[in-house]
Amino acid sequence: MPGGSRDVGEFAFEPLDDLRIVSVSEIPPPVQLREQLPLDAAAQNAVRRGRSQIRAVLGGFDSRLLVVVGPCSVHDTDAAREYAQRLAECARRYADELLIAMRVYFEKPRTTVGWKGLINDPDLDGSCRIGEGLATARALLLDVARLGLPAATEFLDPITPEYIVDLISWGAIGARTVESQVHRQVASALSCPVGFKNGSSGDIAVAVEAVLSARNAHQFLSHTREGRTAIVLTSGNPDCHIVLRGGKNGPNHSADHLVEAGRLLREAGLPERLMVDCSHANSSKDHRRQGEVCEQLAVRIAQGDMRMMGLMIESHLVEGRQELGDGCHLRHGQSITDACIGWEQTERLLARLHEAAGARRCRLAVRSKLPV
Ligand SMILES: O=C[C@H](O)[C@H](O)COP(=O)(O)O
Ligand SMILES: C=C(OP(=O)(O)O)C(=O)O
Repeated sequence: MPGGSRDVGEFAFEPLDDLRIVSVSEIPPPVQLREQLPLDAAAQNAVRRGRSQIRAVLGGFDSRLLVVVGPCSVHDTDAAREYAQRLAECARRYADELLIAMRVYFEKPRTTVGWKGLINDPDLDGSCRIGEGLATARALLLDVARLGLPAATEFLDPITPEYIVDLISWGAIGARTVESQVHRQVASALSCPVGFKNGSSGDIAVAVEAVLSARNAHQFLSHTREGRTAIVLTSGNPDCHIVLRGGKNGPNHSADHLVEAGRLLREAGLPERLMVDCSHANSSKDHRRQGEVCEQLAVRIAQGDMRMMGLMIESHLVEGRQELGDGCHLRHGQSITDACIGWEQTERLLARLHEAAGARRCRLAVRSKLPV
């Protein structure tokens, strides 16, 4: 045969689908998990309060600074609960100037391959018991909400939100998926505010385009809460913004970058309000640099920069990162994905941001002759 292709007779009995599917295992639909782990009144109030306060910060009606802070990923729920308790105390202490939300990240987008997060592989051993992972994630989110702490997470798999979104106050669409229509559609359906990271190349325009897309109504294929395939019609999500996280050409947290991002937002008819991620390419993936980035941003916030409505910091109980290995000998409270700053430095940075946000509020009050 020309081109070396096989004669039809040779593969007449070859199946036409499932050629690469090894197994398919059903898991309970979202409605079942929601019934097993329902929100009590305290958790409901925390999520409602978290979302409405974040919306107010985003809209500029609340002059506080939103700080999304916490582990790169959750792999040990005991350590995450301990972190949440400590952070809830800081959230109360600094509530006059900071609105603190905890990074409770269960889904990790990988550059190539690697552990994909607690929902995908809760036993950290490649067994990928995703049903267990969803239940473990929901149980942790309930405890975080009961502490009165707003939870922030990245939405990666389009099926995951129905299992947990009622417990999320702020969602992220990451640098690797910001250009994906599927993710923009999901964001248009989410009931919480959503931050779109700039692309991993550093392209800010794609994040602005994502905000424009997610603000619109969409119709797309998804699943019902009962697990059936359906067409979903959304009304669009007005509570979206961009997040500057740096890119292949380096950081993008400088004053010039913020001016450029502001220009792109203005030209798109969007409010000039954005979040800056102190980690990822803005710290050149070196957790020790997050402190310097945060300090530079704090200075500009204290000088009255109103573009920055929020900051993101990757932090855990223990500084640095560790290899997952066989998952049996892990140090308590240390990241197994990106390196994080430790708890003591986190407290120092929160105190510094509290001071900076307070200085900004005073400047604004003086400018508009309001009582300080
Ligand atoms: O935030 C976490 C990581 O930066 C992201 O998941 C990519 O990780 P990787 O480049 O190690 O795969
Ligand atoms: C993966 C993350 O970020 P980014 O999409 O910016 O790489 C993250 O915040 O965990």
